[in-house]
Formats: sequence, C-alpha cells, structure tokens
Amino acid sequence: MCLQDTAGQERYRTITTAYYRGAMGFLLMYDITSQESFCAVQDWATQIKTYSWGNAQVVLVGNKLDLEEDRQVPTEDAHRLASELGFQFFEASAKDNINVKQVFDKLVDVICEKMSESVNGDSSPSANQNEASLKETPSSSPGGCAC
Ligand SMILES: Nc1nc2c(ncn2[C@@H]2O[C@H](COP(=O)(O)OP(=O)(O)OP(=O)(O)O)[C@@H](O)[C@H]2O)c(=O)[nH]1
Repeated sequence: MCLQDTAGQERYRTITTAYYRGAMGFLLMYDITSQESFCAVQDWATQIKTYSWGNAQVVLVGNKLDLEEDRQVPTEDAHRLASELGFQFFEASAKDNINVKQVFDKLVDVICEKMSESVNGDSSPSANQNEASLKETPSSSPGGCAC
C-alpha cells in the first residue's frame, strides 16, 4: 500500500490533483474545531470526483476529536454530508490515536469490496469514468454549512 499526504493549501492544488489519478482511495480530512475546514469538504469531493478514477473510494474523517471542547462541526452535519456524497464517515484523533486504525481498515475494506465487484463484472474501473462510486454534488447546501 502506498500512502500520499497531499497539501491542503489552495496554492498547491494544481500539483496535488496530479496525485489523484490512479489512487484507489482517499481519506478526506477536516478539523472538527474548524467550520472553515468542513466547508471545504464539498470542494475537495468535487476535486476528487473530477480528477480521480471512477472507482476511487472516499472516507470522510473529522480529525482532532481530542478537542471536543472546541468543536465547531456537529457530528450530525458531517454524517449527513458523508451520506449525501456516498462516503464512509469517522471522527478521529491522530493525536490520541482514536479511530486511526479503523479509518484505514475501512478504506481498505471498501476498496477491496469495489475491486471484487469489478472482478465479478458489476463495474469496470477505467480512467476518468467518474460515475461509478462518487455521487454527484448534493442539490441542497450540505450539512447546514454557512459558507
Ligand atoms: N489536537 C490535535 N491536533 C492535531 C491533530 N492532528 C494534527 N494536529 C495538529 O494540527 C496541525 C496541522 O496538522 P498537519 O498534519 O500539518 O495538517 P495538514 O492538514 O496535513 O496540513 P497541510 O500541510 O496544510 O495539508 C499541527 O499543529 C498538528 O500538530 C489531532 O488529532 N489533534
């Protein structure tokens, strides 16, 4: 398994999209103490849908669960957005090692499920199909985000 950590900053966006092609899965992370980072999730999802292979799987992860007292993003909002986008969803803390293993296990699981569906002829992975796994942009403003 090869893991790439792409830069989250806007100015590196053109570079990071080059890494999307060929990726079988994505961990799309936001910070539960930052509404701004959550508001960017929809944009990242669109980027992934545009530049990745059609069968790429995504797990949405709200990080910094150890900072519950500073939470700005309600779990329900993120859960709703993940459902709308067709993503798995976890809250985690890299700092306190909460749900870190589970996040990676889930991503590998969903990738393997998709691969076995492909082998069984339910879908075929090919570059830039983009329609197989990633749902279209939700019609309404996702997750009550005010951005
Ligand atoms: N409290 C807490 N802080 C964290 C956690 N994960 C990361 N941080 C801190 O958040 C800051 C940003 O972490 P990074 O790993 O640089 O975040 P990033 O999203 O990779 O940043 P980019 O390089 O812009 O993509 C650092 O100060 C980390 O120490 C966490 O689970 N809990």
